[in-house]
Amino acid sequence: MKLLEGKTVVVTGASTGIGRAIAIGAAEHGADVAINYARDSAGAEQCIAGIEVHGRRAIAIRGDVADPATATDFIARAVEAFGKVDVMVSNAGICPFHSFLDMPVETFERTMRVNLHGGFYMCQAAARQMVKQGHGGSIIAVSSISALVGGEYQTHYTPTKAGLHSLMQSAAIALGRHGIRCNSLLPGTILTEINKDDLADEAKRKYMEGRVPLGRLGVPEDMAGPAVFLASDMARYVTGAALLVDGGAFVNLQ
Ligand SMILES: NC(=O)C1=CN([C@@H]2O[C@H](COP(=O)(O)OP(=O)(O)OC[C@H]3O[C@@H](n4cnc5c(N)ncnc54)[C@H](OP(=O)(O)O)[C@@H]3O)[C@@H](O)[C@H]2O)C=CC1
Ligand SMILES: C[C@H](O)[C@@H]1OC(=O)[C@H](O)[C@@H]1O
Repeated sequence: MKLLEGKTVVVTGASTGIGRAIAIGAAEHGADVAINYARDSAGAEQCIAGIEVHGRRAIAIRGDVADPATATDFIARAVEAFGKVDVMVSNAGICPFHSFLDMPVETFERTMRVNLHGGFYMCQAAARQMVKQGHGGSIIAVSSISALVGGEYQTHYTPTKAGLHSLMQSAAIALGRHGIRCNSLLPGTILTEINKDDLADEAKRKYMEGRVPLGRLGVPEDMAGPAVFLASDMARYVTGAALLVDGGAFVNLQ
């Protein structure tokens, strides 16, 4: 069964990793897809090819989500190409691991601007378009298990993920009257570029794997099904919720 037939889905940070897997997963379920990315044009092309393989239309638009103008441009160009926006997946993010006591101001501020400010501008721009269209929609912020638990080298990052979850809770209230649902997706540890260096440390990787009751770290494709579900009418009464997709890591105290 195709869950997103006839819908337009927009995904930020989709040149690789979780965003790319969600964009292709949406196409597999019948959606046309517009993707945003920052630098990796070759990766964006691969994502476009992965969407088109499913017979769906795709466009890639380059832009830094930290700049508010990127969000208005992205939505305008998605509407120009496909006529509407039904689903926003705000996924773009960075996690430059760093110790707390000597965190450079620029590292803290850039992480906040990309992850939290960027998520705010993108969700707001999509919501404005959905309100104008008048037939509801679904907004998904890619938050993290890190919204719920800390990380020694993530003191600048985990607040952005908690902030995105909080943004979805408040936006769910602000937008419910328009039939727009707002939810957050909370991935656990997923093998992507963002943690390649961190998990190159064999001991750390083994430790992280050992925390997962399902016995392995995640892969980007593990996020596609949960995102498609939240995007689809199967989740028509789900708003303000957080869907944790972590192989059970969070509940594994002992
Ligand atoms: N991997 C994990 O374990 C987890 C990841 N997450 C979250 O999932 C999201 C995706 O992460 P993941 O796939 O792992 O990471 P990747 O590093 O693999 O991909 C990040 C994507 O975001 C894009 N991006 C980065 N900065 C910007 C920017 N300023 N403007 C626009 N696009 C940007 C990148 O584009 P480009 O390559 O073109 O620069 C790329 O497409 C992030 O928000 C992350 O915090 C949450 C929990 C766990
Ligand atoms: C980048 C990390 O590996 C990843 O990011 C998250 O949000 C997860 O909690 C992991 O720590």
